Amino acid sequence: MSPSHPSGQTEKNRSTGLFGRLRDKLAATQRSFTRGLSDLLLGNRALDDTLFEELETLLLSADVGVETTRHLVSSITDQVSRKQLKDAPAVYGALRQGMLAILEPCDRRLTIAPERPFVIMVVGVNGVGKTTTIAKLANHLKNKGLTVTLAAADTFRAAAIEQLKTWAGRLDIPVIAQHTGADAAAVVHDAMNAAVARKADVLIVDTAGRQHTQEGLMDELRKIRRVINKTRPDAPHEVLLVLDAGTGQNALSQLKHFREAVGVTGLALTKLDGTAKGGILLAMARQTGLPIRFIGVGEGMDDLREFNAAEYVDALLPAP
Ligand SMILES: Nc1nc2c(ncn2[C@@H]2O[C@H](COP(=O)(O)OP(=O)(O)OP(=O)(O)O)[C@@H](O)[C@H]2O)c(=O)[nH]1
Repeated sequence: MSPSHPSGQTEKNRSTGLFGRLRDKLAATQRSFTRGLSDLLLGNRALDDTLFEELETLLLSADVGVETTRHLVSSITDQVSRKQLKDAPAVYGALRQGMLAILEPCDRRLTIAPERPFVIMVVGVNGVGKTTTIAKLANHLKNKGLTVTLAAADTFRAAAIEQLKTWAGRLDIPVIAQHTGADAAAVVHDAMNAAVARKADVLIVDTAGRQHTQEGLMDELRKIRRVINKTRPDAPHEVLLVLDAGTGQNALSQLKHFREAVGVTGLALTKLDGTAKGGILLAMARQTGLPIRFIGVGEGMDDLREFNAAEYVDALLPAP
């Protein structure tokens, strides 16, 4: 293969640079999906029904989902019957293009617009990695030279406020909090005023991931959104939904609920390092079209990456 790659990366970068590192992080998906694809498409296999059945099985096992898998495979088999693809490496190329076409529309970075404070409301069910993602995001923004304030509006779960305070302490970032059980909307009201008074660049609002009932949770989130909006009519500027990639297709049903209640504008997919379901991003992208802002690939502060479609596809696919 020539040293230059369709995505503009050199072969060296693919194995040792950004691609290499993301590949390492996606170890579980690599072990099953990527290795399986390598056996299937990088040898001298004939383009027969068995190959396409195995391709379908591999895509499904990586949680690409039934509809998206069908879309990808039927586009490839159509090209094969039109004699546009003659061998397995050509199918590899078509698969890469098909994946890129799905993911690229969702490759839209979170840009911090000039409005101050830029308000990011973070939502998601308990345990998905919401608090950790907020800490990583705050660190990411701080490293860009922005001043960040946090609002501890998950007043339902006892440890949530302490957890956020601990992160804020480590990052040397102010956090606006009250006690467990306090009115979340009141915390957000205080935080909005504090962020304005401090001239903070960004306010990140942590919210509850659980209430006594699902409807109770959605009501609270709607109320928080209204309080933010009352102080700044253009805010929140981003409603970021955090989803655990390991929950696979279930993440899609979570998205539906949050989207209906508070109008999600961006996604963060966490725990991609610990799951073989790295294909869920394709199902997400095709079914929702929402921007995938970040991916979480570990517990460290630097393990939140801005999503890049080409980088992700090349980390999923075996190196040709
Ligand atoms: N391996 C891995 N672990 C992660 C990632 N993101 C978060 N975690 C871990 O997931 C666990 C839950 O994270 P939290 O941030 O506490 O989750 P939460 O959504 O705030 O959940 P609650 O605190 O229960 O509301 C923690 O042990 C995190 O370290 C990730 O990208 N990869």
